Order: sequence, then structure tokens, then C-alpha cells
Amino acid sequence: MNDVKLAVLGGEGTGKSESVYSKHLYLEGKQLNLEIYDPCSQPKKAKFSLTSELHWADGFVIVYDISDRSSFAFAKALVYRIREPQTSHCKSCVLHFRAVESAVLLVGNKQDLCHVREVGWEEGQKLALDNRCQFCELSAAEQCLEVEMMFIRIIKDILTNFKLKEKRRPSGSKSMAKLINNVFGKRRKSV
Ligand SMILES: Nc1nc2c(ncn2[C@@H]2O[C@H](COP(=O)(O)OP(=O)(O)OP(=O)(O)O)[C@@H](O)[C@H]2O)c(=O)[nH]1
Repeated sequence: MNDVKLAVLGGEGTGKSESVYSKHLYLEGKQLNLEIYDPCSQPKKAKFSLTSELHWADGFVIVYDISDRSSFAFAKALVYRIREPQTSHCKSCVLHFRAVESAVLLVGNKQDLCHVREVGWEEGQKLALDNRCQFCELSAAEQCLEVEMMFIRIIKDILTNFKLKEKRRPSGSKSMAKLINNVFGKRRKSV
């Protein structure tokens, strides 16, 4: 079973406690254990470091409110933070991070409030495009199907990344076994 870890960031922080939701699902022929982390109770300043989220999550959903420009500014800061080059003590981890970036989906929520819109669709789209993120606008209050599709979209991106990481792994145990075989095979012949 594949573990898929998703962090949902942004939002207004109404003071509810932080939550991790867990769900088993079946997608693209795979059993998945989906964990969704919603750090809603943390103040915005604390959210900025994102150190633990960056280590934990396979992907991010960043939500802003299209009727609130300050929430878009916060979403932008989160996108920039996630796309900052990651540092690690492990050399192969650095290469790994460079090779496959986290999946990020930027979501403009409260589309039902478009009559009081403060953030244009194009602005959201541009922020996403410039930072290699997916983008959509929806209304969590009125479009539960779109919300479901949004989660499926980011999970599929994460699964694609898993496949890419698997392919780009530089020297797996199989190739190491081949190498050892080759070396000892040759030696045996020459004795
Ligand atoms: N009109 C409208 N209101 C919404 C929509 N989505 C959420 N809200 C409202 O926005 C407020 C905040 O919603 P929450 O679900 O608590 O959002 P949040 O930003 O994640 O807040 P925390 O979970 O505390 O961080 C609530 O009053 C919701 O009813 C939407 O699509 N349209």
C-alpha cells in the first residue's frame, strides 16, 4: 500500500485544532493510505517556516480566498517557500529534491463570492504557472464534486512523482547486485 501525505495550507485560521485526516482509497489500480494534514490552528507566522511540512508532505494544496487579497498574498508566500531550493545534509537527498519537486495545487476558494472578488483568475493562474503548480478555482461551500476532483488531481500528481522518483533513483540495490556479480564473476574466471 502506498502512503500519500498531503498538507493543506492557507486558510483563515479560525482557531480550530490542527488535524490529520486518514483515509484508505483505491486509485489508478493502487491501494492508497491518504493522510491529510490541516494545520489550521497555527498562527500565520509559524506556518511560514514549513520545515516539518516540507519534510513530511508529498504534496501541498494551498488555498486562498478569491474575495480576500491578503489571503492571496499569504498563499503566494507559501508557494515561494515551498519552491525555495531545499537544503539537506544528505547529498543524494539534494539531488533527489532537484530531480522531482513536490506536487503543489493552488486553489482559489469561494468562487461563489465572485461578485466581491479581489483576486483575478489570471493572477492565480499566473502564480501557479510561474511556480510549476496546478491551479483551480472552486467553491468549497457549493461544489463538493469539484473539491473531490481537486483532491484526486493532486493525488494523481503525487503518484506520478513517486514513479519519476523510482525511475531516477541513481543506483538501486539491483544495479549494485549486478555490479558485485560482475566483479566477482570476472575474478572467478581469472583464477
Ligand atoms: N461563501 C463561501 N464561504 C466559504 C467557502 N468555504 C469556506 N467558507 C467559509 O469561510 C470560513 C472559514 O472556513 P474554514 O473551513 O474554517 O476555513 P479555513 O480557512 O480552513 O479555516 P481554518 O480551518 O480554521 O484554518 C467559514 O465561515 C466557512 O463557512 C466557500 O466556498 N464559499
